[in-house]
Amino acid sequence: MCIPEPKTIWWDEGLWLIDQTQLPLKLVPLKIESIRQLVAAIKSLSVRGAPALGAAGAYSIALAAERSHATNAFDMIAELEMAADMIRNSRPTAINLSWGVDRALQAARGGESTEEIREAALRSAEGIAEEDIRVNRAIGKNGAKLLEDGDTILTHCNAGRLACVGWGTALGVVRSAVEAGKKIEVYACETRPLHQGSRLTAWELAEDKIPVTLICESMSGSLMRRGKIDKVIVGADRITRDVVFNKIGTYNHAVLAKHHKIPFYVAAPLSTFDRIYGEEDITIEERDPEEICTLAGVRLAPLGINVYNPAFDATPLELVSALITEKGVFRPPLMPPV
Ligand SMILES: CSC[C@@H](O)[C@@H](O)C(=O)COP(=O)(O)O
Repeated sequence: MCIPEPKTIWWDEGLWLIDQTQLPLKLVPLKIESIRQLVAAIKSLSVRGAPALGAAGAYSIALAAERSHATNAFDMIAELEMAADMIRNSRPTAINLSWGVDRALQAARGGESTEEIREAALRSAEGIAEEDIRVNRAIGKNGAKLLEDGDTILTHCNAGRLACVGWGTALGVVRSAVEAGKKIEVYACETRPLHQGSRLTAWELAEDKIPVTLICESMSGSLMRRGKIDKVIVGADRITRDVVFNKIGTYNHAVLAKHHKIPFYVAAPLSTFDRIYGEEDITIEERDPEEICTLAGVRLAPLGINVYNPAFDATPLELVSALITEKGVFRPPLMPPV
């Protein structure tokens, strides 16, 4: 089975992305004209998922350079640094966002004229985008060896091609296993409150004709108890020395998987590893209460109710059976080399 590879974010005389807020009803490209618009697109999750945010971060520097009216390299770099700060601060948890920004900014700093800076920033961003697909293919290949023909996988949120430039991390593993001829089925958790599972994962897998069944996340324990799940595979927003940060609800699945002796795998590129900080140093993004209080414009909760709406949770590494990376599979406490 050969699966096509459309991109989530790309440059074509300007920056484009698939507007993920429109899925699954509409697959529409969105042209990004300014850093302010890109910040809004990141905050509203038009572009989301750690590796896609990495590419968005890098392209933000190319965009800022393209839009700059600076007449000398010094002023242009100062403008790029301001854009970089705005982008880095737009979502705090996924490490790839600042990783992409910093890589492109570093490349831009090597330019001696405004033209060289523009070229270097765009070259760096295009390189990161291409590298993302190569890396995800390698993650897929490494992870596919852990899946057996006939396996049923549980996944949470969307760690598919929409969360990356292409192919996907957790869903990349599924895709690679299917490409290798294995029959794999997936349970996709809807992923409250923003439904990346039902809107994106279910859509992606259905597009690829990979059998997918949508569930609410509260159903995973019951399915595990009944022997319906062989493995759990999720992506990650940041992996520190002690925990995996991923979409809120991931920790629940990890605890349940441990209890039911089901392997719990995390698939992520090396760019998602944070070699400096630990759990206590990382800010978990808290989002607008309205995301929980309303659904498609319908009010689901009393006005003024207290709400707790973190976007991510932390899963201790002792609950993780293996980290699947482009450099191989690592069983914690073993970590991939820098
Ligand atoms: C390969 S994507 C890994 C993670 O970024 C993904 O699982 C996730 O939690 C995304 O959250 P989101 O809030 O949609 O950006």
